Amino acid sequence: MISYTLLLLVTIFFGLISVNVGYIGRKNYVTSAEEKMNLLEKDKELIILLNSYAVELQDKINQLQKIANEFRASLEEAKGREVEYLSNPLNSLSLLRQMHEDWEPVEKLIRQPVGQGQIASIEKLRNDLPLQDDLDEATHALIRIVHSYDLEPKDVARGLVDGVQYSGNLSASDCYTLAKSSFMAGRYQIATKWLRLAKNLFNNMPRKYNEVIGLTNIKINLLLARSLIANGSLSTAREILIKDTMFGEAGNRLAQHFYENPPHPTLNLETWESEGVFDGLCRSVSRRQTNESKITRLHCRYNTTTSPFLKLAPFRMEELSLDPYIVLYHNVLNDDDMERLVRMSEPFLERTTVFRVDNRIEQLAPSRTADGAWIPRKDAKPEDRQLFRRIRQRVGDITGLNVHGDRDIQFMKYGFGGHFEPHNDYFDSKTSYVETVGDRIATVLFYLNTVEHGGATAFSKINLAVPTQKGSALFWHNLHGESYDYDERTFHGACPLISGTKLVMTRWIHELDQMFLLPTMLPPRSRNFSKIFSNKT
Ligand SMILES: O=C(O)CCC(=O)C(=O)O
Ligand SMILES: [Fe+2]
Repeated sequence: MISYTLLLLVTIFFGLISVNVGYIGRKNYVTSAEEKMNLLEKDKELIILLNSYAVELQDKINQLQKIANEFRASLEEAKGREVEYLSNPLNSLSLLRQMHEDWEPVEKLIRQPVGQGQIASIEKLRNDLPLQDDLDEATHALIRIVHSYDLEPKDVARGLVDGVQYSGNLSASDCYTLAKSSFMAGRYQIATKWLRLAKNLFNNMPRKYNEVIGLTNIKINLLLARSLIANGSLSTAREILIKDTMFGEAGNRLAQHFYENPPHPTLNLETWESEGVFDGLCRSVSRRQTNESKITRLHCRYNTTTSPFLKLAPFRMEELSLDPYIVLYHNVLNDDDMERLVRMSEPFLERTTVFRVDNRIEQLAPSRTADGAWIPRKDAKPEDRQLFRRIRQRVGDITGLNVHGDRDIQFMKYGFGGHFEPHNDYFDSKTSYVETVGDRIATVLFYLNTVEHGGATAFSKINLAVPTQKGSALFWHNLHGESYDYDERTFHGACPLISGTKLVMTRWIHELDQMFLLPTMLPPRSRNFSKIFSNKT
């Protein structure tokens, strides 16, 4: 009992505060450019091995063919005049000798294994290739992009993503994989679209290639029929199955069977309640070149007032919303600062997880897909600490709030499809962390790079989308200024990233640090928490 309570407390504390514990050692092929490069290198290596195996095999084939031709030559000579041929003592000896002596080495040659070295190397390399989880992550990321940006599979398959033409296209197997996951998630309409594409692409591929890879027309037709039926198109599904030579008339019964046994979604890709609004906001500022005109700016001015320092070095600020107050400060960090932050975080990046209220464990969740690291580390170099002191000072200057210690600072890196489902940054729960420092009164989100496509921060309850801008910091209060009640309008999330990576650093500012600055500290301390546990970061 004691140990369970202890374990629970430890889990809750570390669970809520440092969410990015698990999945140590697993590579992240989605966020890490380095891992993707490694993968490309391995792909090259494997192709070289396959080619060298094929050359070795071809050598052996050539050798065997030469021997066969040689043997055949004597037979050709004897053809039609066998008696005469064999009456010649030279030919008789030759035949006897060959039959007695030559077949054994030939058999030996046939049995000799080919390309063992290459096979062993391929096997070794394969141990280090992406696993099903990795593929799932990439598949779900692409499904998320298609869903959030309302894209058509046929466009995506030929590289046209949200108005941008990328090089490259999807294969029949890629489309089939996307269809399978969509089907498992209960998204039958989109699964149908992926399968129709898979079918077309499949028919354009060499048959032999498809046979080896394992994708078959039957597989595609079966899933297509099931998706169509789940989507209400029983007759079309029936037609497809009957047309398939494998089923013929039995297709009727099969379609009926699928109809009577509808699929149950087994994959949770989680979509949020305000999905429509949030996705719409994400779409409105998805591309960098169109961002400038889309974002609503109320005021753009220099902040020279919150602290005496700003009189000397004012920050250009854009007030994006007055109530709740949300402001974007420009050029808060310089290139050196940002490079240092990236450098010190990279080695410690791990997948961000969320703490689940229901089973109280840290787990990967489709609602949050990024890598994260809590910084600064305990053993950070003095010059790194110095940078955090400067940042702390700057945050204090621009926000006018007390910023104590270097705690609750998270570096995050998103890869393609990486997103953070809308949430509020406050915990609204009674945890030992909240007891110690209070709730997160405000948030400062630093953009450490400019994303070309996707990845904006969107506030769905106030219709605001903010594209990333390198060096800028987005600031907002999570609690109402007067009452200190939670401000639900600060509900926000990170739109799925479409290309490249997105780097941010979040600095949360705490209630209890404002103790001597804000006299009305009592209400939040006495509030009834609506949740005992939370699934926040
Ligand atoms: O990455 C973003 O745009 C938002 C991040 C965020 O909401 C958070 O870290 O709490
Ligand atoms: Fe947040």
